[in-house]
Amino acid sequence: MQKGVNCSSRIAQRALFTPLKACKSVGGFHTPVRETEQPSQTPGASRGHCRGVRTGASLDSDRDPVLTGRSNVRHIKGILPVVYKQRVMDISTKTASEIMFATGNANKLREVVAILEAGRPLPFTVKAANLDLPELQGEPQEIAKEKCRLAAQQVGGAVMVEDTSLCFNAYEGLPGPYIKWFLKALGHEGLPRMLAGFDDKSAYAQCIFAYSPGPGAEPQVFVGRTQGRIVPSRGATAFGWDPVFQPEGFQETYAEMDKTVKNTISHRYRALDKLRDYLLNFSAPE
Ligand SMILES: O=c1[nH]c(=O)c2ncn([C@@H]3O[C@H](COP(=O)(O)OP(=O)(O)OP(=O)(O)O)[C@@H](O)[C@H]3O)c2[nH]1
Ligand SMILES: [Mg+2]
Repeated sequence: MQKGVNCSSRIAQRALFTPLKACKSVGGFHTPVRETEQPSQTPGASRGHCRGVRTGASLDSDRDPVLTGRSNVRHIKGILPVVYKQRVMDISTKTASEIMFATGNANKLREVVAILEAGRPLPFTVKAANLDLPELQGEPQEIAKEKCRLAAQQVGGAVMVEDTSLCFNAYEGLPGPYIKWFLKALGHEGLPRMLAGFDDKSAYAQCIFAYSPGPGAEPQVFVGRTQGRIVPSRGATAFGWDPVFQPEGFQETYAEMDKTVKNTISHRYRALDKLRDYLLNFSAPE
């Protein structure tokens, strides 16, 4: 078994119960609030756990001001010849041949668009739904599944979501799915400093896509991993922890390499390619 995947380990529990308590103290599950919107009513939210308190879109440099507007759905180009910056659509426009990609992260969306564009076309239209999905706590696959169930309820149809982890082997897989909060607290300088006392700087980036054909259906998960190591920050700081992750076999960090290269070796590419296979097989004529 891969080292460090199990986030229910004692280390993980010690590190993670603080945010859970913090959430309980504000009334259980915390649904994030966008600057431009009222607090969202996340179906099933009370069943969930919180892995942190996201207080607004302005905290997240991955958030695109366009994506945080009033409407929350738009086409992704590539699957259909529709450009990313094209018109914003209402969620009620979806049809049976559409899949919503639910995320609040504009950088993820850009990569998903690029990866889907570069590969075999899907017999579905994929649209982006800018949902403010809760930051859940638990095993990465369970987080992705529950995120997907919640998204399917909100969208009322076929949906895909993804959840990304950055796992330090010296920490038995942590920060894992909690990397968002570690990055916010420690920044690009602080993440490599976490490993200062360790010889083992190895890490892996993990992306888990979850797909559901609709509310009530059990989501399917697709895991993609890229091995690498944590290095002092190098390259553009536009996307998350890209500057501190150097994939195995490369001299550059994710942030330094060309996007077209990252999108052929990344954790996101590997997971999305599996989902693409699944969708193609699933929908292929007999
Ligand atoms: O350098 C990076 N390269 C990547 O390829 C990448 N993918 C995700 N991330 C960051 O890791 C956390 C995951 O948390 P996460 O999966 O919950 O995402 P999110 O909350 O931003 O969006 P979403 O949950 O609405 O989809 C967030 O801080 C993301 O910005 C990345 N950083
Ligand atoms: Mg998230």
